[in-house]
Amino acid sequence: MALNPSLPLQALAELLPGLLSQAQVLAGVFDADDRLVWANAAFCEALAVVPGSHPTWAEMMRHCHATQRGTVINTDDFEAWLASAASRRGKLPYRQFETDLHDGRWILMTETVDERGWMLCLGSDVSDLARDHRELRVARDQAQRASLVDALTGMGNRSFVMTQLSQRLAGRLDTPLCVVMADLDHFKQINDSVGHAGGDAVLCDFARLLQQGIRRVDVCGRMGGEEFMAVLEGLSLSEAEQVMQRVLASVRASRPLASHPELSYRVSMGLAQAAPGEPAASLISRADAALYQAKRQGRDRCVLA
Ligand SMILES: Nc1nc2c(ncn2[C@@H]2O[C@H](COP(=O)(O)OP(=O)(O)OP(=O)(O)O)[C@@H](O)[C@H]2O)c(=O)[nH]1
Repeated sequence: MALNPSLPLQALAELLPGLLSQAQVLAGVFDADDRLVWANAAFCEALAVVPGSHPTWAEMMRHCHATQRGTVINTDDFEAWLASAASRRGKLPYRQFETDLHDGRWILMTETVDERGWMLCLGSDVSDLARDHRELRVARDQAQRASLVDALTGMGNRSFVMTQLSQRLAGRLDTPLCVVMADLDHFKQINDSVGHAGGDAVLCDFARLLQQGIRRVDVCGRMGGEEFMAVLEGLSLSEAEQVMQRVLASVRASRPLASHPELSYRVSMGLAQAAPGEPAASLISRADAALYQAKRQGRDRCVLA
């Protein structure tokens, strides 16, 4: 049969689902809300997904953990594992890692994410390949992951969020990009009144609310102490401000400690939009200056640079 070098895109689009359905390779597509919109039989079988169903990635992982099928999840605190993994999932345009399944297979999984947050997952069975160095490779993947995670909150750490910011500043064309610096108010007093462990729980509460308040394509992380940073791409300054006002409202409503049901806390924020060609350091320093203004103006607010 002669090769048709100029197969029209539409013909290719008609061919691909059939080919992918039969493929031994695991293939699945997640939308920007991390819901599985399409998967082939190999993917459904390996990850214990009912064919034709559309669970979110979190629901898939919950199912794997509860039924001990599909992906092996080694943790004694599943909810913390899920929150931590979700906060870093889909933030890189491409990544690959090896993962094991309850049936004993090893899968080399790749994730390709487009600028809207849609993700293509392709996985190959590598059970019989390069067994010798698998432990080493898995340990390397774990160490790489740990170096980007804040141990207390499970969200990304300074290094993670700074790398994300630099990559996004370098890669963007005309898309607006905003940086938020957030700092808990009078946090020393919270530590003094409920103890260090109580203070830790408040930090985790804010990490969760910040994470919940932003979209999957955005990133946030803990810079250290009681300071956090978020990077919002594709939103104007006023849209980013609205997002943060909602986060501040959720903070005001939160009562993070069951042992101190009356305890609430507040957060101050500084928000800056990147000027064309502006380096990360200058952008952060403008957001920091706005945060300082927020503190001076009475805290519990978001000030625009
Ligand atoms: N529980 C807990 N406390 C921390 C952690 N890291 C830093 N802190 C405490 O956070 C407090 C920060 O205090 P300050 O920098 O004085 O700021 P603040 O009391 O929040 O006051 P403003 O920022 O001006 O509103 C210090 O008491 C630190 O010990 C942590 O991981 N856990």
